[in-house]
Amino acid sequence: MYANVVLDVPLAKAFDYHAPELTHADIGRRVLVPFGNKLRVGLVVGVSSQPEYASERIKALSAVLTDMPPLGEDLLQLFRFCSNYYQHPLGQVVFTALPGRLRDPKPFATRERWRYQLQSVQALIAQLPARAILQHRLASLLTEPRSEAEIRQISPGAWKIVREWLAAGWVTTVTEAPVSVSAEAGKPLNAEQQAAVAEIAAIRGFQPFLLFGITGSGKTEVYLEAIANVLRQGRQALVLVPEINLTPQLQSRFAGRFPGVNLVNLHSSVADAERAANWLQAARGEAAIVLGTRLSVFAPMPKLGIIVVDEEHDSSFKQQDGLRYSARDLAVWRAHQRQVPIVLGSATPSLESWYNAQNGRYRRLDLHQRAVAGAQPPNVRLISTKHVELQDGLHPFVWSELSERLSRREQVLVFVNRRGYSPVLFCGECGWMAACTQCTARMTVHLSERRLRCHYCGADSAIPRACPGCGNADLHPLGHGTQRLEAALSSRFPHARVLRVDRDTTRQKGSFESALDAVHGGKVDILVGTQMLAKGHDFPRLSLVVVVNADAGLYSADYRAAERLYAQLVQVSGRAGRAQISGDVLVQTDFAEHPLYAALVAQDFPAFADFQLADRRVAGFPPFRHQAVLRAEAAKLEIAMQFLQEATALAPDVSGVTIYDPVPASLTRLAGMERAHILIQSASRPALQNLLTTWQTSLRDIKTRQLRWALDVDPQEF
Ligand SMILES: Nc1ncnc2c1ncn2[C@@H]1O[C@H](COP(=O)(O)OP(=O)(O)OP(=O)(O)O)[C@@H](O)[C@H]1O
Ligand SMILES: [Zn+2]
Repeated sequence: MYANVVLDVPLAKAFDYHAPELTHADIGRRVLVPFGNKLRVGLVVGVSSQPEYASERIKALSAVLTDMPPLGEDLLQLFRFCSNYYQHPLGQVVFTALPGRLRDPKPFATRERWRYQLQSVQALIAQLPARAILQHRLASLLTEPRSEAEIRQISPGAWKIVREWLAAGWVTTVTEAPVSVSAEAGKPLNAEQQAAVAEIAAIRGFQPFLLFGITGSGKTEVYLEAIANVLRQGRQALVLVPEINLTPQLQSRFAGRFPGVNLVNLHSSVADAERAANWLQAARGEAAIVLGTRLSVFAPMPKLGIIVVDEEHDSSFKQQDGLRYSARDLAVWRAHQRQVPIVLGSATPSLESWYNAQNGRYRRLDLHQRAVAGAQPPNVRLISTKHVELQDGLHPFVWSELSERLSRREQVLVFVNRRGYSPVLFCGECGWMAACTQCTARMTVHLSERRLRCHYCGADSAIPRACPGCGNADLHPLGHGTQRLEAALSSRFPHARVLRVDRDTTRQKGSFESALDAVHGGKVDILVGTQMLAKGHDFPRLSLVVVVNADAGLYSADYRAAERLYAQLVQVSGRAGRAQISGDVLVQTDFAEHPLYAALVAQDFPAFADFQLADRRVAGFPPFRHQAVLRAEAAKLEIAMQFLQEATALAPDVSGVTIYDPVPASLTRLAGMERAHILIQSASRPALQNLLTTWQTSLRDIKTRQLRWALDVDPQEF
């Protein structure tokens, strides 16, 4: 027999190894194989009696790893789909999906979570001598599934007896941990929530739902109830959340709703060994709920019953390097494959999902009201900054509102849109600005540490004493970052407790959590922060949100910028007035007449989505067209551009697909590399896929030195 094995190498093909003992039951197993001059971990994707190439050159397989059950056919199908769709070698898909620890040749030792139970109680008891007291005690214990630990508790010799019974076939192993879900633990749902839960529960088979609910409308409670229904049937639930949202708050809500249910986390900050152990629990069907970020879409779940994607519009579901997959889109594919319902939740759905709901592919479930009794949606007002002299970046009216809230002992949040709004060092004499030498980006001023930092590549240098251009010693930061606002707020309100939350203040592990605790504990009056604060948090005493410089997103070259800006503003507005205190949001802007702001003030996402979709239809952008981008980066822009020219010449001619000219990326230099790309667009997904598949093979043949390229299907950024 020959094993067809994929490896973590950038080659599209699989490799044959001689493996006389292997059977079809070994498909999906990890194996050790010689490759080059070392042993590597591979995955068996096929077993056959005929190798693809002449058999004398074929090496023998070194070992079969049996430390985990073979991956199921459904998962292998998912990998194949992912490899074809995202134009990425199958081996690299597999080894992106597996937890890091399982890519290691060392076998993975897990504390077994098997449970043991008697096959037939009567038959055994009939054979046991009456004086075998320990055996009798064990027999009655094992009428229910028991863990090794429970067995060992009985007596030191108990485990040995169970092992003998196991060998004799008296005892069997049971993998499932029993699941119990109490019926009453949840909150009483309001009518809209109940209707949503009922619609989801009525589905047998595949159905995508778009749960469209304003912030604070109780979407999470709907997920929890829908999941409870699935757990009661003994099935598993997969919950995907954006990177930033996997907060202790959310975890404890799940744990609180399902005490005694085995809930495991899968995301990159879980330590390697623990992640692999959690993954195996999912694979064995022991983990009832898998909660994780985008990677968990690949978790093996034999008893999958439902998938939930929270904040489905969030851009962190798309991986931006290596295997550039969208976990949300794969989740929908997987729900279809496994014939289970999927719930995509958001207050500001992606335009793709909104469009799918309009054309009937998804079913929309709406939550219009805030869930907490008496809580009202925030009142959003625009503060025009045109022809107004700002004081430390804030409008005089904003200053007076702030001081009023503080005198009422309410919390306020000053939200700074970081994108395009970091303070840069500027010389008023000659116009010099501190720029990163590695990127086409300005350095950001970090006053308290007296450093300049590039937010793209992390380059870091001291603030110069004088302007390198003209020698002027009077250099000023331009723009208002979080640090400058923090300083201005502290000096205006010396008695207020100001807390800044951004990437700098939360670098240390646990510091973000302790900041959140301080806010909840009422130890903070003024919060100053970036998008880290925008999502998912409940700040009950917060009554005012001030948004500073949101305008950058209005006129961006990126057609998705408006969608992102709107989502972010809704999220941050949603932090105000979640409980009994009513909430106000003040948005400072130079463009008070812009339709995006009109929709925001009216809290009318459907209106926003409709005009955006109309624009996209006219302009021929997604979801009306499908896109892919061929990206190239090299030390010199000419090298990248030249590769793209060559690539264009090799592109097959597929009707209905447009290939645009190579262009430098908007952020051309990043971390010392210069980047350019080609946009490929089509109204037909199959035509686009066809072209990419053929094109990719010829791209691999182009001789490239010191150049990296990648295809990005359904790109989110340009
Ligand atoms: N039926 C209900 N009765 C009372 N309180 C509820 C109910 N449903 C949810 N809540 C409470 O309302 C608040 C908001 O609910 P939840 O966090 O589920 O909303 P959400 O829509 O997920 O919010 P967001 O998207 O803004 O994070 C929470 O404090 C939650 O405990
Ligand atoms: Zn840089």
